[in-house]
Amino acid sequence: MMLKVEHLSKQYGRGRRKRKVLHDVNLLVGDGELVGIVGESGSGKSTLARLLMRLEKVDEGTITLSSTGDFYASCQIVFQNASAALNPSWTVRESLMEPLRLMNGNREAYICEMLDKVSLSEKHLNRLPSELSGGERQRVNLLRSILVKPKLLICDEIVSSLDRLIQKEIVELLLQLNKEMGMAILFISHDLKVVNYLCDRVYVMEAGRVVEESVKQDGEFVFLHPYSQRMFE
Ligand SMILES: Nc1ncnc2c1ncn2[C@@H]1O[C@H](COP(=O)(O)OP(=O)(O)OP(=O)(O)O)[C@@H](O)[C@H]1O
Repeated sequence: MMLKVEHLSKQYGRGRRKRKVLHDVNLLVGDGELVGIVGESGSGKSTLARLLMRLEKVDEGTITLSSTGDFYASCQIVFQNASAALNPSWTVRESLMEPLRLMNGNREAYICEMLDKVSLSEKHLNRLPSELSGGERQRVNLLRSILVKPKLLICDEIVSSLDRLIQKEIVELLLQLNKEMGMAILFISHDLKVVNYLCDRVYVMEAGRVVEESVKQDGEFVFLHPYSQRMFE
């Protein structure tokens, strides 16, 4: 098992401005598993992602990552906003070299080999983020996260702002990485089509709660909860 979330709760604000945005969330991601989290805007998906990456403090409950070694090497997160994630004054080369600073051997050759996996090429290496298209930026951002071959990749709305063709490319890449490296993926999205295609198991969130979990059977998710049924209709 890669990731175990138990009884997770989170609130923002104090006193009368207090708002509970996650209520007793429980979830699991197994080794090499493709798991989706879907929910409408405001259901708490991004808050959950931030807690998983320890960017914010947990109020109640626990998050367990079972892995040996460095936490950040075994788990990577990719956020939607690739422009914000990349340093605007660094070239693509510099952005990609940075996570590899501890690597021995020929980093440049490794990067060139991996560029191909996200349909980018060496000609992109000397560019700044501002000289890339949105899709290219997102792919550089994704590549940065997978260079260290994480055991678990958490994706927060990473394809939602991209056109269908690039979405497809990225989803195919994720499936390939899952197959080749056994990388588990927690894919957070409001795009049910993509989740349906990519994931084997899905959690449905409504207003800070996981209201249903479904396992794909014969290529389809079956839902019992009216909220999920409405969402996946
Ligand atoms: N820092 C914060 N302070 C106060 N409230 C917040 C904060 N961050 C998020 N919220 C609130 O928590 C709730 C959940 O937000 P969150 O961003 O996690 O939802 P989401 O499911 O990711 O939505 P979206 O798909 O629109 O990004 C929302 O009602 C939001 O207004």
